[in-house]
Amino acid sequence: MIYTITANPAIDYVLQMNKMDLGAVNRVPDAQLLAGGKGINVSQILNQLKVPNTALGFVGGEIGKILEKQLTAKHINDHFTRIADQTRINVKIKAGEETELNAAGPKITAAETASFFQELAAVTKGDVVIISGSLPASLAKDFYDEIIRRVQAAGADFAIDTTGQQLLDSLPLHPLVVKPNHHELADLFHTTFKDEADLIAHGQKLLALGAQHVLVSMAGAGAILITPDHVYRSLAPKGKVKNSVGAGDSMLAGFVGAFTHQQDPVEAFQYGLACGSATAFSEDIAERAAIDALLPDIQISTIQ
Ligand SMILES: Nc1ncnc2c1ncn2[C@@H]1O[C@H](COP(=O)(O)OP(=O)(O)O)[C@@H](O)[C@H]1O
Ligand SMILES: O=P(O)(O)OC[C@H]1O[C@](O)(COP(=O)(O)O)[C@@H](O)[C@@H]1O
Repeated sequence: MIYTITANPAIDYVLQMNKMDLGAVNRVPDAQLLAGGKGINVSQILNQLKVPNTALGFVGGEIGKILEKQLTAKHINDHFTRIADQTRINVKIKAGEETELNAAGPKITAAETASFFQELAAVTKGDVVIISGSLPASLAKDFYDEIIRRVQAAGADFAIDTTGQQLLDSLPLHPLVVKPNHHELADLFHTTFKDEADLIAHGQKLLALGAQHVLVSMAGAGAILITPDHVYRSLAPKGKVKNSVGAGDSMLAGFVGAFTHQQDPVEAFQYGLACGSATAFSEDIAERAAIDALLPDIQISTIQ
């Protein structure tokens, strides 16, 4: 079983417009409310790949009810902890380029946190727990550390998609995979990359610090996979980008979903790329047919 954790899910309010003028009234021809939150996106792709999974996290209030309805409609096996405060709304403005406004999230009480840990107690040996996204400001800074401690005590593996110090702190605990995008990787080391070799050298530092696999995504330029034995590269397949929100989550889901099936990092990389790009080419998180259509187009080369 794979468990996804979305401590701070959202309703994504996606506004499509030709251009936006700051400080003026803008009319928005196309607006949608979508279930958001990185772990939820991961669960959506795992469902498409028919990989059994359970989604954990916190949900509450009227916005939470909208989210719950969407989770039901998407057949997500949801064991979210219900909370008194309101799930957040994140605003995604697509006006040529994409601007994202991600809110801080709800207040979560000690009793609600304890209920979450009761749900997490279902994790057993051989499971993989995927931890994704930001923490609501009210949760303890070491919330993810506590999850990892419990998951490892149960004999399960974990993957983590977070940034900054939280990501660095998780590395000595040997995550199955970490998936920074190239900007996040550069920010981790307070640098900008001179070239691809420089990027790979920094990705390899995450491996040296403890990650089992490092997946560095580069949006339309594809991705690099670093394993203890090799470095692999693939361009992204070509297509018309409709919505790149959730592309990174989809890539992580494809990688972990395929890896738990065959333990083959190259095949997992291929699925990761197909899922990431299929989501970029879809209005919402990708469906199976779009993923399958891209799989034969993924060309992976061994570069080290
Ligand atoms: N414009 C795009 N064209 C094709 N594939 C894309 C595009 N944007 C994202 N992808 C796919 O999704 C993966 C993850 O995207 P990326 O934007 O790097 O992640 P994140 O959402 O975490 O920033 C990429 O490696 C690629 O496979
Ligand atoms: O938890 P965070 O970092 O605030 O991110 C939440 C946002 O991430 C998303 O899951 C999208 O993630 P990516 O585009 O980075 O893959 C949105 O659906 C959601 O609004």
